[in-house]
Amino acid sequence: MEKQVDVYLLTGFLGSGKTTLLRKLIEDAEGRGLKSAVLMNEVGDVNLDGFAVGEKVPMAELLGGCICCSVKSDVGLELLELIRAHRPDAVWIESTGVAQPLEIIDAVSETSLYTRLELKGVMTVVDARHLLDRVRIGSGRTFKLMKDQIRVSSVLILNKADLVGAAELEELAGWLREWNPSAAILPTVRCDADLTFLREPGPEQNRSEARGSGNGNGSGNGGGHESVPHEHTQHEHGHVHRDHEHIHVWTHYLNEPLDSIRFERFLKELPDEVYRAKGIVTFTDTPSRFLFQYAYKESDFMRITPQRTVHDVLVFIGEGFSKEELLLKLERLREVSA
Ligand SMILES: Nc1nc2c(ncn2[C@@H]2O[C@H](COP(=O)(O)OP(=O)(O)OP(=O)(O)O)[C@@H](O)[C@H]2O)c(=O)[nH]1
Repeated sequence: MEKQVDVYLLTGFLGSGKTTLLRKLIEDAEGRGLKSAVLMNEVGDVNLDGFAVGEKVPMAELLGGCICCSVKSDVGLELLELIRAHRPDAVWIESTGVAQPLEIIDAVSETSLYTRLELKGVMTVVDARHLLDRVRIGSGRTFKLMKDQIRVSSVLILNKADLVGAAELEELAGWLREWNPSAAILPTVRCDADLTFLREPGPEQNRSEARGSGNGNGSGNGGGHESVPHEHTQHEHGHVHRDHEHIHVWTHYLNEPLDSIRFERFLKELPDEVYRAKGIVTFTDTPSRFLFQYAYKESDFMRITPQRTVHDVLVFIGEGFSKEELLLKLERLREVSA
């Protein structure tokens, strides 16, 4: 009989830490002798997260649209092909930071008609500091989208705990419990969670023990390996889509290297309307190329050695930012870099 493939959905707002979590999950699965495959979706038309994951793991990419809308019909197809081509034990689906998980859950359930798979869980990564700011504002489409991603989750990774105080973290855990009383809540830094909740309960372990085992701090109430309740798949697409179409992406290719100090300053001064930026850059002052990440006012750089041809590129994602303004700043940056 065909072996069953366990499918997990990773969701969470832009830059919350999904790829960071994905790397840990793949490593954990590898440690258990399980083969992973990844279905990756990005709103932009370049897959930069692929670099962060590494090139050993089979990966299918859905680019240029949000997984839950424009490319939704491809999700099932890609998933099926990925499974048939690589026979993995687990497939991790990383959705864009603006996806409504219900659509993807729908597509995955549909695929289970064609191959033996089970949607084992929906993991939502929450950026603690970002959510706190949204709670303080108390309204808005991004806040609503974040709450929707939290509500369908079976495991909530309350990430970037290093960027808020202990009392704030406690407050956030309270909000998460209120919006989703049945999910486990795992506060983390760099998604460093105890992943034992992914293991099926062994013969010596009863189900209730396994449910609580992923927590580590006592604030969650388990359920990480449970299937997503079926009623989650009932919804109207038109209604769902409106929630994230306010998010825009701008992809800009670079033809020459930049000055690293000035580029870092450029990132620091990005307008509030840019929630997320990432890309590949070459600098005038060092021979390496870098994958950079910018999420909610913080940036970091990772040295990369691409095995295939990749272009220097910048991707900006946000709400109502001016491309012209960014272009102007980049041109000034180029002039001083040249
Ligand atoms: N300070 C801090 N930064 C973190 C933490 N976790 C992740 N980051 C950083 O946040 C940035 C975004 O992380 P990713 O894992 O790429 O986020 P993502 O959700 O995959 O992003 P998108 O796919 O663009 O939505 C990176 O620069 C990470 O290094 C954390 O716990 N604390």
